[in-house]
Amino acid sequence: MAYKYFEEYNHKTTEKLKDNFREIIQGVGEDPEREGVVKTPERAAKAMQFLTQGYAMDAEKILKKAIFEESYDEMVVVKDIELYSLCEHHMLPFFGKAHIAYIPNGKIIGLSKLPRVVDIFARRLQVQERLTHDILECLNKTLKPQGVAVVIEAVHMCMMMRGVQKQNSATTTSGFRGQFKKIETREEFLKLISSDLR
Ligand SMILES: Nc1nc2c(ncn2[C@@H]2O[C@H](COP(=O)(O)OP(=O)(O)OP(=O)(O)O)[C@@H](O)[C@H]2O)c(=O)[nH]1
Ligand SMILES: [Zn+2]
Repeated sequence: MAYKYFEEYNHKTTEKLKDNFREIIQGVGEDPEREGVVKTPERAAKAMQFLTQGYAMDAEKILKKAIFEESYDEMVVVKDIELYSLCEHHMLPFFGKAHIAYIPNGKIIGLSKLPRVVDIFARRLQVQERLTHDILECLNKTLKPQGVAVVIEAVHMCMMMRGVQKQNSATTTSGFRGQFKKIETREEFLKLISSDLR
């Protein structure tokens, strides 16, 4: 989602996070009064609110704004939806792509709502498995399709910059409901997301 501006900073939250980030800056051995970092607590407080804005959003409510009756009942696939999240263990980024498919059951969803639902659940402290599950269940519950599938491929900074320091290990998670439990439907979806056709 390309937000030009994010104006939803809560003044009280900003002030509280500012104090905490100032402590962190001091805690790592930096001088919080140094010119280059004097405004950093406020910047970081705002960045953190931006990156966790999903907590204040209701995915079902947003999806329900764009559900339309339609008799199309073939697979709909939106692939390569970029996502950025924060791992709940280290609060370091993990990022990659989500691929979503569903088979309508009398109703279709506005296409932009699929990336929106990804962002709503990604902009929280997450693990990749729960992020996959949250997106899947939200679509299943709200749209009640014949089937829904979510695949997420991501790399985790906590495994790259620190810890095991592995630079080339990507993680794939997936979830399938309804028709996607059938092997041939699932295979069609996996084939579609691995093609280079755009
Ligand atoms: N399953 C899962 N694990 C994750 C995710 N993000 C981070 N982790 C892992 O969470 C685990 C936390 O393990 P701990 O042993 O408590 O933390 P740690 O000592 O910092 O672990 P290391 O990263 O191995 O140094 C690590 O194995 C991380 O790789 C995620 O999205 N899903
Ligand atoms: Zn982590």
